[in-house]
Amino acid sequence: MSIEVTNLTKVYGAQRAIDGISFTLKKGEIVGFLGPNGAGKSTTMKILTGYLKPTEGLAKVSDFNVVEQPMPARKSIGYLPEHNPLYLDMFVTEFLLFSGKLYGMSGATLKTRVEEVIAMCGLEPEKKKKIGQLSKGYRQRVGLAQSFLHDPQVLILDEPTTGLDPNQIQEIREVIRTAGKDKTVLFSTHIMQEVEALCDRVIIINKGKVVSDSSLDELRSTGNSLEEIFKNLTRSE
Ligand SMILES: Nc1ncnc2c1ncn2[C@@H]1O[C@H](COP(=O)(O)OP(=O)(O)OP(=O)(O)O)[C@@H](O)[C@H]1O
Repeated sequence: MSIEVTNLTKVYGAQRAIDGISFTLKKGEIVGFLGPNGAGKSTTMKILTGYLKPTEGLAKVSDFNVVEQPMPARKSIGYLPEHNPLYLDMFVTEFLLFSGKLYGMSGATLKTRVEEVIAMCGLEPEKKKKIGQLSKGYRQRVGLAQSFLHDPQVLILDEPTTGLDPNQIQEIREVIRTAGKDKTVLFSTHIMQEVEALCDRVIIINKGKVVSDSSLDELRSTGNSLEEIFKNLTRSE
């Protein structure tokens, strides 16, 4: 399994941000992770990427336990956090070269890879600018390029298209589709069309619990739209 989550729980003070969730992603699957604000999507992703420790339960990425084997687990992950921190004073190419070095890459291999991810993410026209001068969509492309740098097997993308205009959304989706071809991708979003455009499967969480885990085909066969299904499963009484 590329991602394996078993009875995962995270408690902040008195609040159970996630409450015994379980799911798996097979190699090569693209899965949408849906849930209303505060459902626990980012918390789950932060545990998978090693930024948070779970209170209980098990999380594995590429068969590595993220708590006990954090380094090999992290090496196999490309992560785009929700509020992606970027160095605004750095030039695009400079930033990617710097990030590659943090992954232990160097020399000609690093330079070639940086050019590859720049091309993959459509950053060629902007690569000589400072990140602070870029539009939101291009900044997001820099974040994606950074997450692809070490050619990870698993991509974990937290709301990659939030705050972008419709054209940029379309373009970022294309980047994810192309980059995700031979990878396992878990991404969170609030945009249902995104799920329909990109995913094989959808996991919906609400108040820290998995309330649905089905293929898009299974959901379509209910005769309801994804919006209706989402609303019914996450309505707060
Ligand atoms: N550091 C923290 N301390 C206390 N509570 C937190 C912390 N981080 C998250 N929470 C709470 O945990 C719950 C889950 O938050 P999380 O950010 O995982 O949700 P989300 O599904 O990603 O939401 P959104 O769609 O708004 O990004 C929320 O109620 C949130 O307030």
